[in-house]
Amino acid sequence: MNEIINIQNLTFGFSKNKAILKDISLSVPKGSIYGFLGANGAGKSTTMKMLIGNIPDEKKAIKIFDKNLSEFYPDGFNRVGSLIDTATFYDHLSGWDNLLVVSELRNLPKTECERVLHLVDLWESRNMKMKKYSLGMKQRLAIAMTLLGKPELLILDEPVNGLDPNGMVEIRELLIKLNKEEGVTIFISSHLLQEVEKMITHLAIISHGEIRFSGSIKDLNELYRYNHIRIGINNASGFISKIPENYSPKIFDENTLEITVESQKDITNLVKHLVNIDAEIFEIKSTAGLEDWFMEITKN
Ligand SMILES: Nc1ncnc2c1ncn2[C@@H]1O[C@H](COP(=O)(O)OP(=O)(O)OP(=O)(O)O)[C@@H](O)[C@H]1O
Repeated sequence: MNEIINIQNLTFGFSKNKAILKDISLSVPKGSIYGFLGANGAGKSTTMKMLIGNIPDEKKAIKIFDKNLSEFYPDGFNRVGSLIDTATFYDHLSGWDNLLVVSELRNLPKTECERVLHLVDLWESRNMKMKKYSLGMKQRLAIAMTLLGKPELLILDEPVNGLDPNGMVEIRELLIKLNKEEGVTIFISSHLLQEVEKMITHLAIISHGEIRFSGSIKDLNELYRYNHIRIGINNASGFISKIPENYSPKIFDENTLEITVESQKDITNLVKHLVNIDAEIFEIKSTAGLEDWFMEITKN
C-alpha cells in the first residue's frame, strides 16, 4: 500500500447551505511529508478534524491505510498521532510528568516516554516545570506526545505557528528526522508556503474549500521553473506562430502573449526578433513567481 491517506471528492459543510470543503481529492504517499497549505479559514483544520474522526465522514470519502474511517477507528488511533489546535499541559508539572500522564492513560510503558523525549531532544530538560519551557520546547513536547506508541502517520495542524525562526528550524529538523529515520509519514498544515517548503515532499493548496494544486514539490517547481513573461503586443494572434517554440508562447488575450524564459538574454533576443518583424510592443512584464502565485491563489 503506497497511499496512507486518500480523499476522494469530499464535500462538507457545518450547515446544509454552506459547503466548507468542496469536492476535495488528494492522496498522501507513504513516506512523504505532505504540506496542506491555505489561508486562514480555507478549510485545513476542518479537513484534519475529519481525518482524525473528530468530525464524521458521513459520505465515506476518506480512507486512511486503505480503510474507511468508520472501519479504521478506534483501533487505528494507535497508528496515528495528531496535534490539532494548541496542546494543553499541566504547567506546574515537569515535561516528564506531563508525558507520563498521557502514556499511563494509554497503557504505554515508561520506556515510551524516554524514547520520545530523546527523539525531540528534550531528555535533558525533562525535569523542568512546564511553565519554564519556551514556546518551541512546548511545541516539541506536544510533538513528543503525538509520537507515543510509535504512530506511522502524524497529522499536525500548523505546528510552527507562532514560533520564532529558531523554533521553526528546530521543528522542521525534527520532522525531517522523524520522516527519514523513523519512516513516519507526515501530513502538516500551514498558511505559509515558505514556512514548510524546505521540508515537504508533496503538497496540496486549498483555497475557499477547493484544492487548487496537488502534487509533488517537484511538480510544483516544474510548473514554476521558468519565469513567466507577458508581452503587450498589438494583434497578438498574428505573431504567435513567429515565436520560437522554446518560448512556449500562448495567447493571454487579444493584445497579450505569455511566454516562458530562462534568462534575460532570452527576453532581449525575442524583443529584437519581434521588432524585426514589425511587431508593435507596448509592454513587457514578469508575472508572479511561486510565492506571489501562492499568495494570489490563497488570498481571502
Ligand atoms: N464548528 C464550526 N461551525 C461552523 N463553522 C465552522 C466551524 N469550524 C470552522 N468553521 C468555518 O469553516 C471554515 C474553515 O475553517 P477551518 O478552521 O477549517 O480553516 P483553516 O484553513 O484551518 O483556517 P485557520 O488556520 O484559521 O484555522 C471557516 O469559515 C470557519 O469559520
